[in-house]
Amino acid sequence: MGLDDDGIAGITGDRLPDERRIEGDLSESIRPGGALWALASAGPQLRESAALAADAGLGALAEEGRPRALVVAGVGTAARTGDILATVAGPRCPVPILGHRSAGVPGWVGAADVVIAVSASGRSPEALAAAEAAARRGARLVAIGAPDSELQSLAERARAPFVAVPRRAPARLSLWALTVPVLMAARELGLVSLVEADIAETARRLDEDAERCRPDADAYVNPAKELAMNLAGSIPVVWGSSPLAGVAARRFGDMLAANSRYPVVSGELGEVGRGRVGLLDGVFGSLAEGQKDIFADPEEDEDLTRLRIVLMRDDGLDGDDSTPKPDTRRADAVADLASRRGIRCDVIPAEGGCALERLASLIAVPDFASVYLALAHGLDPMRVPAVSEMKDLTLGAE
Ligand SMILES: O=P(O)(O)OC[C@H]1O[C@@H](O)[C@@H](O)[C@@H](O)[C@@H]1O
Repeated sequence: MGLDDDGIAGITGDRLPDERRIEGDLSESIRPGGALWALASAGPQLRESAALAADAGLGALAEEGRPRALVVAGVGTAARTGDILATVAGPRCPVPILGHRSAGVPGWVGAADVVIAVSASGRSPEALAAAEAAARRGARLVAIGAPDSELQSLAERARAPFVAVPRRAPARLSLWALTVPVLMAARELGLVSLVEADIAETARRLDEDAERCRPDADAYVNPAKELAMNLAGSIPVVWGSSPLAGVAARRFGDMLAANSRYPVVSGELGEVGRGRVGLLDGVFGSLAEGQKDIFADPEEDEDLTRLRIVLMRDDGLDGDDSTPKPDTRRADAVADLASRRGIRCDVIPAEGGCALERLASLIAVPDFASVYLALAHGLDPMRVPAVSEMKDLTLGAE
């Protein structure tokens, strides 16, 4: 498809996935600025951002002590950083951490609270309005985003710390660069314990996963290519077995939608058991798998769209008595339910010695898989015409 009368420009791609497309020449994606290049820079992003945040004067935040509440304001990937902070801080966090995804800040925010406004471009109306509202109400403000942006000017006018995160790729490919300053601001406020070794270990794991997922590693040794081809042609259902794994599951949902353009169901198993698990008995679940009609056309059977489960499994940290161990019974039950119905299931286990590293271990390979799945369909993961058109059509709506 190319340009048509409705102005749908630049939509390329093939309905059928072809593994050869991810075994061949991927130079477009690995050149600087390309999607695979950006994902491979996750570890360096994390280290660079930690250094930038350390120099941004975040210490001033601590002067007025612990806040009443912390609001992380932004949209899209910027908002996911708030979910990451909440899960890394864990259930024992002494103050509420709230993600705010619409313009401004909640009505109750005042001088006792802290607002972190995040925007990769430094110009999302939601983050700008939040920073403005926070300053007006006398809340402590931190802003994180592109250098020389409107967000930076706003932060400077409000005399608030600003962490300038270089913009080298779209927001969704800059998750780690945006997340670390949010975590470090919360650390200054005493809301999260994150030692330097945690940051170093997480960066090292991201480096190692990038190495395993590198473009010239074939599918049989590359877990991201394998996951991409397992999901190809299916409706992915991504479920996380704990709050932490639930954040990773929703992140995979973001990436599969934006990069691979797949519809996806994602969330935490805690709520799944209350109804969503019913999907397994539906048109794309057991009804597709159970079509064993001997008169059926085998080709038609091949064509049926099926669910494919990705179970992100977090068994908790050995030796950590400060947080309750995640209940793994639901993960076992879902795997069992799927196998009884013939629905295939990929399990990704969380690994690592701290919450941040465990989260990274659930995000890195799926991030790469979303790009490989796009490439297998001949889609350009960097250009999402529908998102650009949506922005054009709603310009000035806020
Ligand atoms: O982080 P900023 O630049 O505010 O963008 C926020 C979000 O905007 C949306 O339109 C998309 O482009 C998302 O991928 C992005 O995360």
